[in-house]
Parts: sequence; C-alpha cells; structure tokens
Amino acid sequence: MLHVDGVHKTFFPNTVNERRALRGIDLYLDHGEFVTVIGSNGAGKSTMLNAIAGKVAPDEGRIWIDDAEVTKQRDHVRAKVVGRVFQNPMAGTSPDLTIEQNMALAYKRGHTRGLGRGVTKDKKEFFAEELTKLELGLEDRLTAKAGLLSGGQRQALSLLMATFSHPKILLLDEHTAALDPQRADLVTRLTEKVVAEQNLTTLMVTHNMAQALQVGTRLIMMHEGEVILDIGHEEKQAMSVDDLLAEFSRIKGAQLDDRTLLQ
Ligand SMILES: Nc1ncnc2c1ncn2[C@@H]1O[C@H](COP(=O)(O)OP(=O)(O)OP(=O)(O)O)[C@@H](O)[C@H]1O
Repeated sequence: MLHVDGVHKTFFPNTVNERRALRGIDLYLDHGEFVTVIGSNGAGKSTMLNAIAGKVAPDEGRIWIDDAEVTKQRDHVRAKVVGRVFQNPMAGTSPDLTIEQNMALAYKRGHTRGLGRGVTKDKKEFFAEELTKLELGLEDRLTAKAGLLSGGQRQALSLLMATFSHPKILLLDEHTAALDPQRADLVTRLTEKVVAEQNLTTLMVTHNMAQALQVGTRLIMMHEGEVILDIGHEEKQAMSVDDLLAEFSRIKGAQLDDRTLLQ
C-alpha cells in the first residue's frame, strides 16, 4: 500500500546549515496497518511525513501509494489520497469559516479548483451525520465559526475532515501533543475508531511512548534520519516504556560504537 524506498533528504546541502534529515528510509506498510512513529527531536519524522505527502521532494529514492509511484507528484494532487492532521489544532481548520464551510472545503480537497465552500442541503445532512460520530454535539453547530471551538474540538474536526474522503494514507503528526490529557485521550480514541472503521493505512508520529505502544498495530523508531527499530503488534503489546527506552539506548549505543569503529 505505502512503499518508501531508499529516500534521502538533505536540507541546505554543502552549506554550514546542512541537515541530513533522511538517510535512506525504507518502509513498507500493508493496507490497514496503523504504525506509530517515535524518535528523538530532529530524527526526521516530520520530514518523512512531508515526503509522503509531497511537501518535501526526496533527493534520492522513490515513493509509491497503492502501486502508483508518487515521488514526483505535486502535493495538491496527492492530497486526494493523503489525509493529514498536524500538531497545531489551528492548522487543520480555518477559524473564520463555519464548521460546514470547513467541511465543504475538505470534501472538495483535491477534486476541483476554487474555494468551493458552497453547502447544499444534502451536504449539510451528510456533514451533520459525520459530526455525530464525534459525539461532541458539533452536528448542532454547523454554522458556528470553527474559531469558536476548543483545541480538542478543532482537532477532532480536523481528523474528521482528513478522513471522510477515505484517504489511502492517513498521516498524523503529533496531532494530540498540544491538547490537555483528557482531550488528547478523546482525540486518540476517535483516531482509533475512525482508523478501524475505515481500515485506514496510518502513520502516527508521537512523542508519547506509552501512546505509541498502546495505539496501532506496529511501531517504528527513527533516529538521525533512519528507521532503527520496527516492532510488530505482538512484540509491541508485550513491551513497556522502559523496554522501549532500553532498546533505544542499546541501538543508539551500538550505532555510536559502529561509527567509532568506522573512524
Ligand atoms: N524545511 C527545512 N529546512 C531546513 N531544515 C529542515 C527543514 N525541515 C526539517 N529540517 C531539519 O531536518 C532534520 C529533521 O527534522 P524533522 O522535523 O523531520 O525531525 P522530527 O523527527 O520531526 O523532529 P521533532 O520531533 O523535533 O519534531 C532537523 O535537523 C531539522 O532541523
């Protein structure tokens, strides 16, 4: 379903600001796999998601979504098949547009040009039905401005908007990190629900190791632009946060040793 093959990305190459963000990422996700992604700051997690979404062009390597190569495809074309939710609750919705106008835009995303915020009666019913699934009462507030919603409500709406066109890939970039624990729990539960209902192929970046172990069917750990650990469902379920940290130290240590040996 998703195949990332040998992807490299260096920002500002051959300058003092050079950053080797991705150093040969190989990743294959089957249809319906829900992979959590952890890793230290600057490990390349967001850059990998950006490369999959088409926001960042790889220097080397190729990317396929559902057997179609998308490596050179523009991001707005890819938006038809890639749903995305960011960390900032303000990023996924326009505060000055109403809930239904935001949803109309998301519905049309990647399909036609222009603003397309027109909301027909049929659409209103469909949007209300979709909002009911969130169990937040937003179906009664279709004409309220999105800017009036709380961070958690906006994030739940962003998640709905990212998924109701049944994307082939769902990319979640620390989408619960800016929320208080209760709202983060709510959005996590909604995420699990929507991913399971639609059997969505999903990559979810999180800094919360407990969440990374609890949620999803597989876990990968990134470090310095590489995937250094890839854990399947059963192994993941048997692991604690301490096990994960120990594994990280062990691999990091080994890598450093390797590098020392190479010098
Ligand atoms: N647009 C950019 N221009 C220049 N450098 C960038 C850009 N985006 C990312 N980088 C650099 O690439 C490296 C990887 O960054 P990235 O944001 O992918 O890491 P991350 O794992 O998502 O980190 P974090 O957990 O801190 O968000 C870092 O060194 C970062 O400074």
